[in-house]
Amino acid sequence: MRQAGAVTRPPTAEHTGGPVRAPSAPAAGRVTSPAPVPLPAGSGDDEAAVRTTGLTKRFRSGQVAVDHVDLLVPRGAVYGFLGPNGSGKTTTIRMLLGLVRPTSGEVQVLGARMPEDADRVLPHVGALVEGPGFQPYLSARANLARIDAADRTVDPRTSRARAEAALERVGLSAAADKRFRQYSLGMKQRLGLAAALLRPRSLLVLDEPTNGLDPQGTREVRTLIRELAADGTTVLVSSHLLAEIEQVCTHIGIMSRGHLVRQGARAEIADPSEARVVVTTPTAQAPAASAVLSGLGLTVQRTTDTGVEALLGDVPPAQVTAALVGAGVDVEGLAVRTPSLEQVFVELTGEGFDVAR
Ligand SMILES: Nc1ncnc2c1ncn2[C@@H]1O[C@H](COP(=O)(O)OP(=O)(O)OP(=O)(O)O)[C@@H](O)[C@H]1O
Repeated sequence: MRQAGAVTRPPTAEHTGGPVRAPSAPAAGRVTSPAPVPLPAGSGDDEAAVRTTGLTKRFRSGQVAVDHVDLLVPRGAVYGFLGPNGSGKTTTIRMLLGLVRPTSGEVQVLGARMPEDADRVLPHVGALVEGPGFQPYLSARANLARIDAADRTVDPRTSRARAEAALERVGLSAAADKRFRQYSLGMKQRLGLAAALLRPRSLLVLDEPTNGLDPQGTREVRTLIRELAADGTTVLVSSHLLAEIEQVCTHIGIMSRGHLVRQGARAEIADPSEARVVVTTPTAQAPAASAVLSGLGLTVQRTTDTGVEALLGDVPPAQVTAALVGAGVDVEGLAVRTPSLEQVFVELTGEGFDVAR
């Protein structure tokens, strides 16, 4: 795990982009302090926290991992960056952070150019990106202290308070003295998050933050993302597991085979006007329920032994319930389902079990 703006990372042969260095901008001394000083005037884009134009990465192998991607992450958004394994999410994120140099195209983060302005931008960006970054023989607490010490812009006197607050925020206080190498994958993910949260950030970039977490941990990450967004932090969060993050996203971008195949506000991507109502009834009553729904003008899509599914259209769900009850149908359950983003996702990416490439 690696934290932009928090740790040093030597570029590899492929990763010859701007280095991720210790931050150089001044920062607030306590975790609870206001966000870091804004980027200097003239940093441009007021609307987008991240904007890429024609972003492309061709690896030496010849593979085009990212192909002319125009990403737009509005400020204040929780942007779910989705796509199957190998679709190019991590490579894109690495380019945003200056860890991989694009073959072509442009990247703007918080209104500044990357990787050229990395020194100025990265202190405002917290990142959780897979890879080594922690010392295996140090405890979680000591690892955070080490990362914090590498940040020349924060007050060393408040280092401990920052580390403790970050550990608590990710639920690691009780395990803080355990060595990193004894940590489970989920605990490592949490520590990566803690490192990204050592200081206030304008933008958080989280690459598969729920990887390795149990359902409870996944829920906690979602809650954390919601809290951070409520504080005004823009969050870009990638995942190949749609269901894990779709609930927290205000915006969605879907990657498939290196292309950004869909992007926009959550509501635009899965159209709520296609909401369906699913009525559960005792076996013999499904046809009667179906007739009631048709009578209300709903388009029935499916009738099974145990119920009916129909497109809701503009009809309020309460009217559906009342009509069913009025017609003497025993309603065992009634649920409204907006078209799952999953359907859109599968349609666009053709995702099956196999990795596309
Ligand atoms: N350093 C590299 N050299 C060559 N090919 C690479 C390199 N890094 C990634 N790739 C290839 O680029 C493609 C995109 O990989 P990337 O890691 O960006 O996908 P991803 O969407 O993040 O996948 P996952 O969900 O599995 O993390 C893959 O086919 C991968 O094999």
